[in-house]
Amino acid sequence: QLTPTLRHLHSRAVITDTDLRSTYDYIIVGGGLAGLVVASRLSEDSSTTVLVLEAGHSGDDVIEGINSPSGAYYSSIVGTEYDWLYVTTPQTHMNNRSVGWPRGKILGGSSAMNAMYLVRPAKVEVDAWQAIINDDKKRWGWDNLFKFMKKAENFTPPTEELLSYTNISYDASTHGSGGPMQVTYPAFMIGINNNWTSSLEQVGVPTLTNPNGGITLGGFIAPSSINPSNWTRSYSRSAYIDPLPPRPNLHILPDATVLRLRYGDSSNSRGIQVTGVEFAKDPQTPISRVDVKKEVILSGGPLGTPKVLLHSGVGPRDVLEAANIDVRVTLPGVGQHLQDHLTAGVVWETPQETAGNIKDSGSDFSRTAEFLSFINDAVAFVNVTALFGGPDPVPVFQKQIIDAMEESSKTLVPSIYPEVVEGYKAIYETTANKFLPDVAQLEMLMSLISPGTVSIQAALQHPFSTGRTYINSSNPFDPIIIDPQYYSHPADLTLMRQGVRFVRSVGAAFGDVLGQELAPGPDVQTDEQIEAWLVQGAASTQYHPTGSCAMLPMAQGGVVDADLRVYGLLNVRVVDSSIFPFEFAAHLASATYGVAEQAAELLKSTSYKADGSVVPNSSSVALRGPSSIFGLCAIIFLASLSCLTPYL
Ligand SMILES: Cc1cc2nc3c(=O)[nH]c(=O)nc-3n(C[C@H](O)[C@H](O)[C@H](O)COP(=O)(O)OP(=O)(O)OC[C@H]3O[C@@H](n4cnc5c(N)ncnc54)[C@H](O)[C@@H]3O)c2cc1C
Repeated sequence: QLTPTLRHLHSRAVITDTDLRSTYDYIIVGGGLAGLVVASRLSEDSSTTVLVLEAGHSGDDVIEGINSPSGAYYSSIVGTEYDWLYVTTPQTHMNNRSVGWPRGKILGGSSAMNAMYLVRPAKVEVDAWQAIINDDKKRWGWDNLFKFMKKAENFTPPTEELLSYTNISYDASTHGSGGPMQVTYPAFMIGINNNWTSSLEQVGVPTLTNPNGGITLGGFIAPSSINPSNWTRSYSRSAYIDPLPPRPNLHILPDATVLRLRYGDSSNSRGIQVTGVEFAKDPQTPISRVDVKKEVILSGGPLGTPKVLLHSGVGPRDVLEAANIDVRVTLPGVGQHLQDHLTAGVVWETPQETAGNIKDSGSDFSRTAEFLSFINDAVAFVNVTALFGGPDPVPVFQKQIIDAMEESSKTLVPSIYPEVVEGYKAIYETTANKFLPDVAQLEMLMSLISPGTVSIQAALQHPFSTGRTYINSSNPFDPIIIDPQYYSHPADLTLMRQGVRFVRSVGAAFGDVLGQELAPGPDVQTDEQIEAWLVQGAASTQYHPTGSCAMLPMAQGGVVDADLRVYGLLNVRVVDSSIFPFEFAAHLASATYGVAEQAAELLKSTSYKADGSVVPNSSSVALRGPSSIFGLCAIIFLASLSCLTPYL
C-alpha cells in the first residue's frame, strides 16, 4: 500500500467530477499507453488544457503490485477488476473455443498489465506501412518511427553483475536516452537463459547482436520496460504522468467511460465537427457532457476506440443499422481488418532451477526487488525458410498463398463492403510478397516462471486471417463483440504447426537441460496431430490485437489518414495501437509509444482557427455522400475453407 504522501503525488493530475471544467482544448478518450503519452506531451504547454477520460480506476491502490515486473506473472492484474475481461466469440476454426483477451482497465491501460518486453518491428515492416498509406511525408516509415520510439526511452545498459553471468548482446545506439520510459534488463537472470542463443545457433538461428535497430531476425535476450533505479515497471503512467510537476492544465478523470462523441451543426465537405463527448461512471449514473475546443483524441485501444466510433454513428452502415444507431459517417473499415498474434507453448520438464522454483522457495532472495525484476526475455524471430527446414518448399508455400488471394478475399473477409475487401487484398499482398520469406513469421519465447518446467512458445506474427470487432446493441455499456476469425486462412495453421516443429528442434538442442516433453507430448507427431492440438486447446492470444481503426486509404477501408484523422470527422484523431494496418513481428508497446510521441508533435504543429476549429490541410479527404452504392456492391460472405487449396 502507498503512504498517503506518495498516493497524493501519484494522484496529482487525477481529478474528481467536482474539478471538471466545462471545456478543454483537447479531450483524450482512454488513459492507457498512448493516451497518457499524448496527455503528458500536449500539457507541456501550460496554456493548453487537456482532459483524459479513463474508463478504469486510477489504480492507486494496486500500484505496488503493478510495479513489480515479476508481478506481471505472480500477482498480475489480468483477470481482476482492472481488466476489461474481454472474450472472443466462439472461434469456428478453433473447435468453437472462445479466447480471453485481457486489456488494462486502469490508468496506464495495457501497459500496466503487460509483460514489459521491449521489442520493435523490423524496418521492412514499418516501411511497408508507409508504402500502404502512400505517406509522401514519410511520417510512418522506419526512420521517423524509430526516432519517436527512441524519444520515448531512457536506456540503461545491463549491470556488470548481470553481464558477468548472462550472455546479453545489445547496442545502446538502437535505444533512446533522456526519454520518460525506462528501458533496461532485469537485475537477475535464470541460468537456463544462457542456453538460449547457443541452442538457437545449433539449429541455424543466428544471434542478433543489435536488437531493436530495424532488423529482427535472430535470437536475443530482449530488454524490458523496467526502471533500474528501483527495479519497478516503467509504464505510461509511471513514466509520463507521475513524475510531472503540478500542471493545473492537465486533468485526468478515472472511472469515466466515454459513451459517444457529440456533434454540433458544423460540417463541410470534408466532414463533421465534433463538439465534445458524453461519459458516465457506469450504466446507473447520469450521463455527463464535456466540450472540446480543438480536438478529441481517441486512445481507447484496438477495442475501445472502434467501440466509441460505432456508438457515435461512425462505422459500417449495416452494423450501425442493426444496432439501431443513427449513421453520421459511413466508414466501412471501423472494427474491420482485425489481426492478432496466436501463440502456443511446447513444455518440457527440467532438472534445473527456474524462476518458478525460486519463487516457490519463499526464500529471502525470492522477495527481493532484484529477483522480482526477472522477466522472461529470451526471444527469437525466424522466417519461413527456417520453419520449413530449408528454401525448397518456401516458393511452393508462397505460391499457394498468392494463388489463394482472390478466393480468400471473396470468402474470408467479414464485411459486405468492397473497400474492406480491397484493404484485405492490400494487406495480403504486402504480407505475401514483402514479408514472406524475409520477414519474421514466427516469434519464439522461452518461459521460466513455472517450477520444474520450461516452455517455448511459437507465436504467429503475420496472419492471413482477418477478423472484426463490432457492436450489436445501442448501449455503450454492453460488451463489444470480438471475432478474430483465427485460423480462417489455412496458411496460419500451417505456419503454427511448422512453428511447433521448429520449437521442438530448439528444445532438442538444449540437450539434458530439458527432460521429457509434457505438452503437446511425445504422442503428438504427425502434421494432423499437431494441428489438432493447436486447434483444440493449445493456441491462444499473444495479446497484440491491431488493425481495427487501420491507417489505410479510404478506398481500402481505412479509418484514419496519415494525419491520424478519422475520415469524415474534422477534429477527431485516433492515437493508439488500433491504427497499424497489419501486424508487425514484434510486441506492440514500443511502436505504440512511437505513434503517440509522433502524434503529439503532429497535434502541436496543427493550426487552429480562433474558434478552435482545425485549419484544413491538403491531406484532408473530402467526405463522401450517402453510401447506398454499398448495397449494390454487397458481397456474400461465405467463411468456408473448403474452396481453398490444401497447404503444405
Ligand atoms: C497481458 C498483456 C501482455 C502484453 N505484453 C506485452 C509486452 O510484453 N510487450 C509489449 O510490447 N506489448 C505487450 N502487450 C501489448 C501492449 O501492452 C499494448 O499493445 C499497448 O498497451 C496498447 O496501447 P494502447 O494505448 O493502444 O491501448 P491500452 O494501453 O490498452 O489503453 C487503452 C485505454 O483506453 C481505456 N478505454 C477504453 N475504452 C474507453 C472508453 N470508452 N472510455 C474511456 N476509456 C476507455 C482503457 O481502459 C485503457 O486504459 C501486452 C498486452 C497485454 C494485455
